[in-house]
Amino acid sequence: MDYGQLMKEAIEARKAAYIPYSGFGVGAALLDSKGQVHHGCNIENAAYSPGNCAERTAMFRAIADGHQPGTFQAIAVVADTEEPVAPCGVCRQVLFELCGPDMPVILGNLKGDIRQTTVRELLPYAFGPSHLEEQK
Ligand SMILES: O=c1ccn([C@H]2C[C@H](O)[C@@H](CO)O2)c(=O)[nH]1
Ligand SMILES: [Zn+2]
Repeated sequence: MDYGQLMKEAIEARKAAYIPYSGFGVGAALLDSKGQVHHGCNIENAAYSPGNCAERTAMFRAIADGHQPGTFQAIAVVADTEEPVAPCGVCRQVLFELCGPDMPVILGNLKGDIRQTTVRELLPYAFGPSHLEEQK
């Protein structure tokens, strides 16, 4: 699947966003090793902090369905922003752990602007599982 198609999946995923507080809908589409796509949307909460971003919804959904960390091919993220939307810091940390530094991250907006980056570019000098191994 090409990244344009993956972005279309993210746009579809965004339609399910539960956003009564911010009104800011985000969609994500995570491509697994078999070419299947896992949708994520942001899901907000009246207590605010329990809310979840679209990117983590997609990753957690795929992991919960039995896909192994480090086996994903790419993720596309989209929002109705002037510039292609960028994942928050928490999602960058989870992307690093579950998708690895080299995975492509495709950022988009509803105007059709697309930017391609990687997890490493989004989170340089990342803290990760290897740092905990040093303590064993
Ligand atoms: O990359 C992003 C940035 C923000 N949000 C969500 C969190 C919150 O529900 C709303 C406003 O921050 O957008 C995402 O899902 N992904
Ligand atoms: Zn996030």
